[in-house]
Amino acid sequence: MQTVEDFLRRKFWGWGYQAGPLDDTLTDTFVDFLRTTTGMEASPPLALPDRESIPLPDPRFPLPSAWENWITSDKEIRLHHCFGKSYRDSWRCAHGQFDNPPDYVAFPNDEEQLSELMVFARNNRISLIPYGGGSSVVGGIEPPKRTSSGGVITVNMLHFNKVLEVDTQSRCARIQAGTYGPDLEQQLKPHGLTLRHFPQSFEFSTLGGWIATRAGGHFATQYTHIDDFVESVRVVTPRGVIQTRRLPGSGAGPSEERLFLGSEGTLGIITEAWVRLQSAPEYKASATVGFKAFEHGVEACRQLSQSGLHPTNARFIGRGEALFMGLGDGNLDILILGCESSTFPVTQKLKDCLSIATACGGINLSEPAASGIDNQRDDKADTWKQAFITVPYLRDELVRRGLIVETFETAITWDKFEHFNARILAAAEHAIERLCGKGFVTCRFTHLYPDGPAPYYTVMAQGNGTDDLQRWDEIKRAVSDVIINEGGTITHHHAVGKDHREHYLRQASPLFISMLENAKTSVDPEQILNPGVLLKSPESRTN
Ligand SMILES: Cc1cc2nc3c(=O)[nH]c(=O)nc-3n(C[C@H](O)[C@H](O)[C@H](O)COP(=O)(O)OP(=O)(O)OC[C@H]3O[C@@H](n4cnc5c(N)ncnc54)[C@H](O)[C@@H]3O)c2cc1C
Repeated sequence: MQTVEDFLRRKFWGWGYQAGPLDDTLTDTFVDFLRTTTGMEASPPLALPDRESIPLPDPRFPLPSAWENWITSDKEIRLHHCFGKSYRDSWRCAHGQFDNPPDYVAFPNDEEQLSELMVFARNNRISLIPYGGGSSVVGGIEPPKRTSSGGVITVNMLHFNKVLEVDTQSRCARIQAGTYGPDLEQQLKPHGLTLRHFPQSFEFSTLGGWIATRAGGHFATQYTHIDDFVESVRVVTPRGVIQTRRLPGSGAGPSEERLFLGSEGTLGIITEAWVRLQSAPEYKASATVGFKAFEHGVEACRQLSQSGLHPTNARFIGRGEALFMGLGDGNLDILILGCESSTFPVTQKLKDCLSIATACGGINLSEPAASGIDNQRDDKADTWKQAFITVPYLRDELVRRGLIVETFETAITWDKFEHFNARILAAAEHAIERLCGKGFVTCRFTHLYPDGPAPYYTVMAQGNGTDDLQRWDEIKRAVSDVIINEGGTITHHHAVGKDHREHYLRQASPLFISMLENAKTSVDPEQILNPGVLLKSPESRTN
């Protein structure tokens, strides 16, 4: 189970452990590949931030001395809690801009300590930032600006790390919110059960973070969002504890736990949840299909999503991204198909999925055996999986070498997709060309619903090491405006945080936002919880 020592083995300036899976050769190869394919030039890497030479401002207020064994102002720990893991975060780390740390970091051991912290924060107007794994990519755990807050304590939920109860009859478990993905699965394994919620950030994110952000796992159809698995939640708020009832379903008014799904630390600190589990899959099979025309792949995805076959994986990757992921030569859009089951062989199901894909113009690129035998994996699915793990490490290295690398994501109904996608790509390409000269944007689908896909875009562009954040902000604004104006959502699974707040407030109806602000005021009257995330801080609401 993750300890504070494990936590400190991670980089304070980027993704993952200090001893990650990347070596410089891999980065150099990728940089060479980028140069030859796109003309983008990397600079020599910036030196890694040196913890000793980074100045940190002193804490602005004293704490009760009895708390010293669970709250700290230790420099290294505060450095780890300055940023999440977006491009903006990675860039500021690479450039040593650690000027806005929390004053303290708390590691509460139980709900009593959490409640004490809330009383202290209410009495002293201190902001509290709930913190799971810190993998937010939307400014969700970044302290408010020092000028706009009296003081900040980041609340790291690391010690809430246990599976407390397993109800094998109903196939559910009561799990503490600070439990990291691998620890959660390890504790469920002896029961033969799994949550099967695998976001790309699985290794470094927690159940509480997933619930607070409505995270999406990597399975492409059916159970995708953590929402589907949450049976009930327990939340400590500044006004007391809310425990929702365990029910398989209920029609009794608006759902209580739904209000906390996606609340992003603004309504309370989730301490535990009952979640629905599944049996581990016994049967697996995967295959890869190539498309000469992007729109044929889109049509295959639409038909698959409405077929009732529910492939576990149906990852459609545009040819540009496929090329960079090592999947082919850039002439085909790639669809990776996978079927899994704990009870039934899936060979026939995969064949049926393949029939749909090939009838839409797809070319089956798998060895014949891969589409015919249970538990046979297609090697392209493995290439994809490996890239999925390595890419976040690579991103930090590319940022240190002066390149702009970031993703954005959304969802839209099938009827609008073609126009929507074209408008997004045009806006991104135009902004990249105007601001950076060289660069590109690629598209893939992360999730398929019967009524529409969740497209995910990756931008890589030439940086100059000086005003890259402003240039990225302009690119991001251009695409976000299109997303909102064309009827999409500002986020399908990355959450709102501070970065998407402006567009979220344009997406949601004003009356709903007013209801949400009132809900916040009733549980958090002094507005101590994560100010500026999701909703505007009270002082700026009239602007
Ligand atoms: C490389 C990478 C890959 C990613 N892949 C995915 C992906 O596949 N799918 C996906 O959905 N997201 C993904 N993300 C985004 C991120 O991992 C998710 O938003 C994740 O759910 C955050 O979990 P966390 O535990 O790290 O939370 P944090 O980053 O610590 O916090 C996120 C938000 O939740 C709040 N919060 C955290 N814990 C609690 C709690 N116990 N109670 C109340 N509020 C809380 C925080 O205040 C903050 O607002 C990815 C991020 C990175 C860097």
